[in-house]
Amino acid sequence: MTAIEVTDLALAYGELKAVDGVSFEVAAGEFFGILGPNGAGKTTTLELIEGLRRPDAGDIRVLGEKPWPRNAGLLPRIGVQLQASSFFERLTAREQIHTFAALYGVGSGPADEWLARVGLVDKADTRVEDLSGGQAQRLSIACALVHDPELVFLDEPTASLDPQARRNLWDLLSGLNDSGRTVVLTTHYMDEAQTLCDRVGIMDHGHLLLLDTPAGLIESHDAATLEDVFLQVTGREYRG
Ligand SMILES: Nc1ncnc2c1ncn2[C@@H]1O[C@H](COP(=O)(O)OP(=O)(O)OP(=O)(O)O)[C@@H](O)[C@H]1O
Repeated sequence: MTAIEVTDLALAYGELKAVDGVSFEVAAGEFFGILGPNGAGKTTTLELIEGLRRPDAGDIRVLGEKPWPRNAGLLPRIGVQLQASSFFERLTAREQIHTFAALYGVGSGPADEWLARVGLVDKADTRVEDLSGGQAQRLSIACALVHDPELVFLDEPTASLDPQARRNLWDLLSGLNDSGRTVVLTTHYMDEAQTLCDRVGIMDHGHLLLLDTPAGLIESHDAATLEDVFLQVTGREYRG
């Protein structure tokens, strides 16, 4: 079964073609990574698939449905990690995730469980604005998963995490995928993509340049690591 089908997707911000003719499919149960330098169009692509933006052109199917216009039937089936800045203000970590759980009609049991799974029991009574960057990030991931969605979107989930939290999160994310969920993430960490992803797409300047398994990309580019492939195809100059 296909979880995501994207065909000739395009979105421009004024003159800037952020996403320009992107097509790919993600199979149900797949762990899929989108890689690319700053400004490549990764976040915009995710937001289009999540139904947060309207494409200029192209077709998107998520779990067989169109995400735009806003599709209320899809929302309980997908989990979207929001930026920590979109937390409800002045709530504690526990109140935050309980609020998310309530919005999805989920009980407080799963909310407390998720707080524990991302290692935030000690911070349950801390207000969200007093969490560290990494703690806030882990809370945002727990909030995205509290309703047990079958398809999960994570935008740079391990950015600003320490090595301990990163490795713990890798275990958690592979666990999610082992239990059958489809996971789509963006990352700047090539070791993360190589470890977690079944397939990765490399984007730059709004285009999808390559799409294959990490091992397939390394082999076809005669490279030692995924990072070598990435630098071969996207170059070394600063972006965005
Ligand atoms: N709301 C917006 N209005 C105008 N331009 C935008 C907007 N959002 C993104 N852009 C531009 O569109 C391009 C693609 O941005 P996008 O955030 O999708 O890239 P990205 O690959 O996620 O980058 P990063 O790795 O830095 O997060 C960039 O040039 C960015 O400056």
